Amino acid sequence: MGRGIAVSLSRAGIPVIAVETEQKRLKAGRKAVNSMLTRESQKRGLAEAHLGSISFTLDLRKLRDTDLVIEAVFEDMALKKQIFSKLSSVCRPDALLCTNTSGLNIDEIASAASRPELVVGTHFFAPAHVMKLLEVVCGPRTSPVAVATAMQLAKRLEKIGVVVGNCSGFVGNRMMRPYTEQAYYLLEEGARPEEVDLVLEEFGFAMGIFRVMDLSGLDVGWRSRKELGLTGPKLPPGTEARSRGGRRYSPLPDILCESGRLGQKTGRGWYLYEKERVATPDPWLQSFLEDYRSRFGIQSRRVGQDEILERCLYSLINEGFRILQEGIAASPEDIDVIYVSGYGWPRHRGGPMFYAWMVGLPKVLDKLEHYHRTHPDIPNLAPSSMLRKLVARGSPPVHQWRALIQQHSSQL
Ligand SMILES: CCCCCCCC(=O)CC(=O)SCCNC(=O)CCNC(=O)[C@H](O)C(C)(C)COP(=O)(O)OP(=O)(O)OC[C@H]1O[C@@H](n2cnc3c(N)ncnc32)[C@H](O)[C@@H]1OP(=O)(O)O
Ligand SMILES: NC(=O)C1=CN([C@@H]2O[C@H](COP(=O)(O)OP(=O)(O)OC[C@H]3O[C@@H](n4cnc5c(N)ncnc54)[C@H](O)[C@@H]3O)[C@@H](O)[C@H]2O)C=CC1
Repeated sequence: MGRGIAVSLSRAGIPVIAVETEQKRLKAGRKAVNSMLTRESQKRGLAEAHLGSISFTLDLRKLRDTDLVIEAVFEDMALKKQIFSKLSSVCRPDALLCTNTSGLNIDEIASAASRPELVVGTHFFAPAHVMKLLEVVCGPRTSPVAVATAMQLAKRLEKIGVVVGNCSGFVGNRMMRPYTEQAYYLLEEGARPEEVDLVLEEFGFAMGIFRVMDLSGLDVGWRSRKELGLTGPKLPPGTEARSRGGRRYSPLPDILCESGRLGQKTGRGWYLYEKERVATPDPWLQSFLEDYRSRFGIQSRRVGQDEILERCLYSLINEGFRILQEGIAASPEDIDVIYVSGYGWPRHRGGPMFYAWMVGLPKVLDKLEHYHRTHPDIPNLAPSSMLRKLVARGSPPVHQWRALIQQHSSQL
């Protein structure tokens, strides 16, 4: 992500100092950034003079005069805290310290800084130089000046800034979690990644969810599941493979990561990438899924297209209602903008919350009730109370939902 962020900044004429830990990574990063910038200037006809200069270094102290830092290291809380503590001693006292975490607690990261009021989440979306969204994540101690500066940065980068509250995954990725989980369960039950993706792409998504995961890198989610103790060394010995705290869990993405399949970056993930970005179905995965199902005694079945679409989308939408209920997003329109500009949601369908209203909230509620009855061990399929409330009030149009939601706030 650091590479795409550096390109976005440079394109806006902002000079950048890119910091890495190892010479080898620094060299690879420099090469990738330079080739992105060359393409960029050819495509947009930008003269090099209009690009902000980018220098590359292994020395964090070079950041001492910068106005703003965007941290994009591995998704690991201890590492992020260590970086924010170092940045506090290196950077000017008025420098804004931003984190590109995809879901960690902004306030905990800020606690490691000497100026928590100047710590703000600037969550970019892959590919970072292409996707238009910037989630600006506001912790309980983030100052209005920090939020306003991050929103101004979004504008300068020609991105769409949306201010969101602080909770695990914020808005976009929090909604993506139940969606990806449904996608894994569909594979367990008999579907193939390309079948799920085809249904989502026919709905209008720029990419199906398995292609998106391969693009982002499966290791990001894996690191965050390890942080949460769902897999890895923190998992208590003897934990059942397909259950966590009485809830259904799919270890499929963990198994892929353990075997080095991290997506596009390693040439294999849910798909095979023989040509850099061309996803082809992988026969290995097909036989792996068959072995997995027989190991756990799962009777494979043909999963219909309607079921694929409803389970993926309605679980995502249901989480959107919870987010509104808790005041993590300021409005349903904010959620819709996040999905259209950050996740390739089909523009003509208006965004997930508007789509739910178009489908009919009573239908969404009925379907969620049905799927929750069929899968009682998946608690996030239980319809949210906000959805129930809206249906009880006759499903008012989206612009009237604001009256029923909590004021925008941080929940951590
Ligand atoms: C459970 C939680 C786990 C969380 C994990 C962490 C994730 C996060 O925190 C948040 C995220 O980032 S989630 C991912 C969000 N991104 C998406 O959903 C992408 C959806 N795809 C798209 O919008 C278009 O297909 C896309 C824009 C990619 C391509 O569109 P087109 O095909 O119309 O455009 P092109 O003209 O061919 O390309 C435009 C630029 O995009 C580059 N590109 C295309 N495919 C790519 C790919 N597969 N991988 C990387 N870059 C890609 C393409 O090179 C071009 O860039 P430039 O050549 O530099 O202009
Ligand atoms: N991959 C994605 O789609 C997205 C990732 N993010 C977030 O961005 C961050 C980075 O993720 P990716 O770019 O996917 O990971 P990555 O593994 O591709 O890159 C992380 C980079 O951080 C560098 N690094 C590690 N420790 C460092 C240190 N102490 N100082 C300087 N550099 C250091 C590594 O050498 C590596 O190049 C994570 O917090 C992730 O959650 C956010 C949005 C989307």
